[in-house]
Amino acid sequence: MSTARIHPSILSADFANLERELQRIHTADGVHVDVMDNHFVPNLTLGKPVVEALHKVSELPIDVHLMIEDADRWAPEYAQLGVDSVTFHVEASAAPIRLARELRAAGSKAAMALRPATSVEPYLDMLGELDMLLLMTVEPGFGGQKFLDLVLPKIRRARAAIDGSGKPIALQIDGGVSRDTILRAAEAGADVFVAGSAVYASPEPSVEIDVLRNLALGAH
Ligand SMILES: O=C(CO)[C@H](O)[C@H](O)COP(=O)(O)O
Repeated sequence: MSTARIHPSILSADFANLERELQRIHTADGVHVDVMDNHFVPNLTLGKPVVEALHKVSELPIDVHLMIEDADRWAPEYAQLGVDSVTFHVEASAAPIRLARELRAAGSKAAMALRPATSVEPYLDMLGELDMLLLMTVEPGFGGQKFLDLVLPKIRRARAAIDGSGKPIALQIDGGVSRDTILRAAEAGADVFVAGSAVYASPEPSVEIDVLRNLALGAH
């Protein structure tokens, strides 16, 4: 893998000190912001006001991951905040192609996420509408879960399809990324890695990010 980008998830950060927590990950390639609505997933985090505040103080690109129902209604509003990318779940969208086009028209990159049990094959024909595909490697909702190796074949199939498309579509994974798991995910073809607990549990998150990136770059 020639590139490996690390996007720490602030789900594992200290929510009382988010600006300071951004400074602790200054070596990252982006910051992953998990928006949860307590309906699509059984957890509630933050919404537009906090994303807007983070965008104002962050020197890193903001990667918003919406784990919310009715993505068609809400995702464009996040794109209008000026963030780098907005990821919606295909399971929460009635019209993913139209939504991806709306996100790009609003000025953000368009990204689509799949739960671990959602097959990627029905969506391969719409890859060209996306700047990034996110394959969840845990059931969405909580940090600190175990990496699901059963997603590795899906990562390989998505990598083959992306390479075949000839388009610069990023392949992100999220969940259970650590020193123990990142290499096999990179070998399967992922090139953007969301890591929450592995980064923020470290006494030196900025160093841990470099360690994870170097491990991923070791993939052939
Ligand atoms: O989307 C998420 C959970 O739904 C988080 O981004 C993800 O779980 C990161 O946490 P960890 O690295 O601790 O698994």
